[in-house]
Amino acid sequence: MELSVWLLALGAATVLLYLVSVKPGGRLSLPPGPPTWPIVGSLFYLSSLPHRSMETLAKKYGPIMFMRLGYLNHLVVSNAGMAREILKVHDAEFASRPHSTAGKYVGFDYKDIIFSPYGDHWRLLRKICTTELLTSARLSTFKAGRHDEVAKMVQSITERGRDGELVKMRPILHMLTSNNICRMLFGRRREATDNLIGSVFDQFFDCVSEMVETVGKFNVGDLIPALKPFDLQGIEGHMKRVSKDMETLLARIIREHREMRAQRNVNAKEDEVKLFLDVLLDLDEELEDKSIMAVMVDMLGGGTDTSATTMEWALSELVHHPAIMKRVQEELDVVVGRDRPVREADLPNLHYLQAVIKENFRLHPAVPLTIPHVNPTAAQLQGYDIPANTNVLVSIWAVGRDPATWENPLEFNPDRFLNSDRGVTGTHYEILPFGSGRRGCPGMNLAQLMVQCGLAALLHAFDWSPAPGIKPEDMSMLESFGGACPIAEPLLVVAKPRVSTDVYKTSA
Ligand code: HEM
Repeated sequence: MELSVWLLALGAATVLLYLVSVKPGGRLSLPPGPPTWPIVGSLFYLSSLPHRSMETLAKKYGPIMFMRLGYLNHLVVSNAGMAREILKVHDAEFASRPHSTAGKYVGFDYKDIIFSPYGDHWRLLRKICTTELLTSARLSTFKAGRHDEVAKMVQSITERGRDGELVKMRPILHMLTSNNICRMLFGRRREATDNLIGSVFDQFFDCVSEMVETVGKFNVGDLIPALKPFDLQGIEGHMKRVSKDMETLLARIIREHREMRAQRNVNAKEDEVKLFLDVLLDLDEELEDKSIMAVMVDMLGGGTDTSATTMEWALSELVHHPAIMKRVQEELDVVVGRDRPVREADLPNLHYLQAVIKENFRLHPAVPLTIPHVNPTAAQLQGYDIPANTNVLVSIWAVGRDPATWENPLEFNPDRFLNSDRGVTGTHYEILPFGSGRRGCPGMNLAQLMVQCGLAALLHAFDWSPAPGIKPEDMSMLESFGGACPIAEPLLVVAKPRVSTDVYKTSA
């Protein structure tokens, strides 16, 4: 049932209790926030785009806002100063994660990184990520694979866009990011058919996408425990089913990989690129299979939709602003020329492209509200009491659009980054697409490589225009919520080649 329908029904039942509306904190000095109703709290104030509703509420109640959603206390922070308080000054106090249906099923009972509470297990996984899996050195061993994937993407667009056919970009971009991550995890492409597990990957990715979609939603069963058994939105049932399917598939992938390793050991080569799965299996004394599975799901779920959505938004903005697109292409012509493909080594020289990507992250963060943080013990913030176990959301969305920081915040204007040292890696709290601090995104370097190189090649290889009959300025730039906050109307475009087809040739 639609969230709004059952909320209305519940509202009718609770209206009688309005007169006894409770003040959530008793004598505590809580930050300001919208009125709280019995049972539902302030859920009525959230639309189908909760990040926008919260931004509007923050304009009224301020950058540190307290709201009860169902029975759970929530703190929403909406400007750079408050984001810094949570993610830097009080980072350790707010570094845990709340219990949630997603943590139970998507995180394989909190065995993953994303949903794991702050503690030894999370520390171990995070260390594996930052010192083994996602280091610059490890990422550079997969560079040739990333170049190959970009070339394959260009070829696929050339084929699909022949004779001016419209190209739907979302599945293509999703294929790029998932192929990249699959190559690093398992050493094979998502699209590969000539391998042991073949078609299993497609089922697997259907599961990943479904999971990402449900994780982004507010699950009423988590907010109002009395309603949990009814699973009114069907989220819990769905997650349970998908998680079971994924476990079966991942168990098979791990088993087959172990068998391959056993054979490979006979004539192992020292210089072989070490896959993420090999790194994880080498640690199997420290990590049980469930944790290995959970980490793989985090990488696929956390890294594919987010990066693909970011590229779809950036390309949409450039089709919407043809003069900006032309400027990026002029830069590419100077730095790369038209006789060879874009390489990752070119990226540091593509200053205007970098500015475009930062501006895109500012306006269209793939994760508009951080994954909820939680404080296991009561805390004090700016003179306010924050009760223990409050879900804390940093509104990455509102921070990036704060008029106190950004001039004309709704305007897409990459120039604002040209002579500025503001970056997106979490040290400048005015723009936080990857969060910051202990729980900041460990995949940020990989995401930047995929997004920057992918977008550079798209603009180098093609001229882009909207579907015939649609003017660039008439394109809808609204988003939808859930998962990675994509553009609501998937990008459908004309791609006209601007380099010879030989330039992005691949080995296979
Ligand atoms: C454009 C792409 C991406 C964006 C915008 C993004 C954004 C984020 C954000 C905002 C968070 C939450 C920060 C918080 O809760 O405070 C996060 C967490 C995380 N991301 Fe990413 N991410 C991206 C790509 C990736 C990639 C490529 C990977 C791995 C391959 C990845 C893995 C993770 C993991 C494991 C966490 C959980 C960290 C923890 O809880 O300790 N992400 N990401």
